[in-house]
Order: sequence, then structure tokens, then C-alpha cells
Amino acid sequence: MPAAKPVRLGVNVLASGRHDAAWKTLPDAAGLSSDIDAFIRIAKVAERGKIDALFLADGPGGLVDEAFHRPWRALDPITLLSALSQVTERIGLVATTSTIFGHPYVVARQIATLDHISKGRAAWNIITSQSPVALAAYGLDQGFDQEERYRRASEFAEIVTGLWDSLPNAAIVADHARNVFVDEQALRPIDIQGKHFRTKGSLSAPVGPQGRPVIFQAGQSEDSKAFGARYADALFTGQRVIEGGRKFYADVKALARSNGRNADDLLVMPGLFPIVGGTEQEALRRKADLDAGLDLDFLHGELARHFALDPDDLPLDEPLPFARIEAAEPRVPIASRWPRKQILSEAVTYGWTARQAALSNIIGGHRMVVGAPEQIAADILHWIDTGAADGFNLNIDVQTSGLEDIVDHVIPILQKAGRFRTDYTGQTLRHHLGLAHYVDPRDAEPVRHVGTAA
Ligand SMILES: Cc1cc2nc3c(=O)[nH]c(=O)nc-3n(C[C@H](O)[C@H](O)[C@H](O)COP(=O)(O)O)c2cc1C
Repeated sequence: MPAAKPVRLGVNVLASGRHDAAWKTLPDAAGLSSDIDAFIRIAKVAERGKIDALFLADGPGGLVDEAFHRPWRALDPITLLSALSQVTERIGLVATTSTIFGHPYVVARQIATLDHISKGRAAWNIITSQSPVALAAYGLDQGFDQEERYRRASEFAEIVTGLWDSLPNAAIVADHARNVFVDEQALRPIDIQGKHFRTKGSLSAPVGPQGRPVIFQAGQSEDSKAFGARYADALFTGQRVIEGGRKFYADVKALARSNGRNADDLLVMPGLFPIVGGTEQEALRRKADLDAGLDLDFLHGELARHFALDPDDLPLDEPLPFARIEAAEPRVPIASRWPRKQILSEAVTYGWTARQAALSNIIGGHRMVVGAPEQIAADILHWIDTGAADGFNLNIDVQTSGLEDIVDHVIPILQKAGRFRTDYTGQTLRHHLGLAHYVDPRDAEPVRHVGTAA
């Protein structure tokens, strides 16, 4: 029988936590969005829990909508992770940047730099989003349609990955006698003249400790799956219902295989929003206490916005009008597509009212599970053992108390079951995630067949 799969866990780092009213329970919430000490505290607790990675999602430009209602993560992810790399030793560091804005050279250089300064713990999380506020921030009048968005993303990824391979360490000869430091002949410059981006030459940073930084990708559409199965090592996705999770998992693993990849080299990590208590009752009480601080009018409005309807179309205590919601689908903005699909999948499964839907983490979008540590651990293992996930990106309800509950009460159960590390066994994020050190195929050992001449 094959060994049970290890659980992969990331922490989606949000200033006050995922619960939209978490900030009301915290002192000094006004300063949280840009408080380096608060992020250091989160990083240290996560590393104490031997968690695979800190995951920094991001709004690519402009003040995010979230900021009008709760603390947001105001600090640039790459700069923040660079600082966190110096106060942690092992935990992975995942930085989100978009393929819509800026030039891929900059991203290749920044992530390569993070990989060097963290000694092999960096990952790039690719997003393709183009919110109106970000478009405005970058002076763009309009975004790209779906096909063009992914064509642009592919060019972006080709350039970033090509640049990451372009200055092999073997090229740094430091040869005193010949007065040569970098051997130009050993470089692997790229020359990509695309529709969206053009570049020529080599990166200014050498190949890093992982061979290549890890690549995550966040998305959900069919185009996103095809893109991720080609370029990513791990997919961050939103899945609220296990059947949908299994379908996504099977689809992307099949796509990876059809690209000639080993399906185990593409990890699937949906978001998960656990609310933990000593007992199920305590967890439900924690959730009820937090929910009491929510702004229901705002959430009702956001639910309507996800469905491209008016709040009056969604009376709070009536079942959701599914036919009307379906009819409005063509008007749904891109940013609402994935949360809409996920909220609907759960609402249809459980026959929710608008109130139940509005209170189901519609801003964060991810599946909520409320219970005792044993229940949370069992849920995680059930998804992994029935082909719906390789691990989860945890959205912590309140930082850092919720993370401490996971680290001190849920992770020990997974460890006891032999499904989660009791200590880090390697230095790099690739190692933590069970991914091989990356070797440029041009340097790979040729396959020798038994019985043939060398
Ligand atoms: C789980 C998940 C996480 C995402 N995280 C971000 C993010 O941090 N910042 C962002 O601007 N967009 C984010 N996105 C949006 C995606 O990059 C993409 O724009 C969106 O999914 C629409 O594209 P698609 O319909 O092709 O999936 C996320 C999407 C998903 C599914």
C-alpha cells in the first residue's frame, strides 16, 4: 500500500485575520496594516508550527476595496517577505505578483533575489487579475479579455523562467589567471520578442539555491487550469464543496500528465478558513462572537455585487433566487467569478438563504470549517485522502490566536497521525513541498540505457 500522503500547509497572511470582524477584537487595529512587528509575530508562530510557507496574496495596485472595511495588508509582499526572511530560518515565502502590470524582468529579478537572501525559500505566486482600481493605478483604461489575459501571462512566465535559467552558477568562473569573472560563453541569454513583452539577455542574479524558485498560481477558470498545469508547481484555488474540489484536482493532474509532467509535481492547495475551539461548542461560540461584529448590510451588498444583482433582489431570509442569479451571470465582474461560483456551489448544496450566504466568508471566498481540533484535522485528511487536495492554504480567523490554535492543537494531531513533519528536514521550500531541486534540462544527466555504449 502506498504511504499516506504528507499534508502541505501554507498560511495566507492577512493583517488581522480572515474573519472580517477580527480587527474589532484586537487592540491598535488602526496600525496593523503596516505593522512589521505584527507580521513578524505571525511568521514566528507559523514557523514554530513547521508550516510549509507564508503566503502573501496581493492587490496588484491601488488601495484595495477591503481597506475601507477592515485592516488590509498594506506592505508590498516582496519587500515584506525579504524582511521576514531575516527573522525566520526555514519557512517558505510566497510572494504574489501579477502578469498584467509591470515587466517580467523585474519580477524575475525580485523573486530570484528573495530566493538568494532567504537561502532557497522563495516562491512566485502568479495572478492574472486586473481590478479596475489596479488598472487605474497603472494608468490603463481597460484590461485584457480572457484569451489575451492568459496569452500575456504565458509570455510573462516564459520570460521569468527563461531568465531564472540564464546565469548558471558554472558561468561564474572567477578565474584569476584569465582575468575573467563571469564567462560570457557559459551564459544562457534569452531572446523573446512577444506580442506583450520583449526582452533580450541574461538576468543579473545567478541561479538560486532551489535551482528555480517555486511557482504557485491562483485562479480557477479552464484557462487558468491549463496555464497552471503548464507553469506552476502548486495551485492555490478556492473550493468549497468536496466534489468540486475532486473535479478540479483530477482535471489539473490530468492536464499536468498531458504536458508530460509527473502529476505529483503539481500540488493542489485550496484555501481553508478554520475556526477552532477546544470543543465544537466552543468553536461555534467563537464564530458567533466574531460574527456579532460583522457589518451585515455591507456583506449583503457584496453578495449582491458577486451575483451582479441588487440587494433588494436577495431578501435576507429567503432562499437564494438561483434562476435569477444564473440569468445575471454574464454581467459578473472577473474578480467576482471565482467567489461567486464557490458561494453558489455551497449554497445550492445546503439550500442557503441570502443571510447564510452573506455570512459565509464571501470576501475571502474560501470554505469555512468550524470545530474542535480533531474535526479540523479530520476534515483536512478527508480532503487529501479522497483526492480533493494535497494540502491547504490556511486563512486564519484572528491573528495570532487562531494560528496558535492551529499550531498547538490541530498540527499535533496531524503529526501524531504521521501526516505532518515534526521538524523541517530541509532548507528549501522545494524540499518542504516534496518537489525536486530544479535542474535545467540542458544540465541534466543524459539517460543511459543498460547495454548501450556510453
Ligand atoms: C484562490 C484564488 C486566489 C487569488 N488571489 C488573488 C490575489 O491575491 N490577488 C489578486 O489580485 N487576484 C487573485 N486572484 C484572482 C486570479 O488571479 C484571477 O484573476 C481570477 O481567478 C480570475 O481569473 P480566472 O477566471 O481565469 O480564474 C485569486 C484567485 C483565486 C481563485
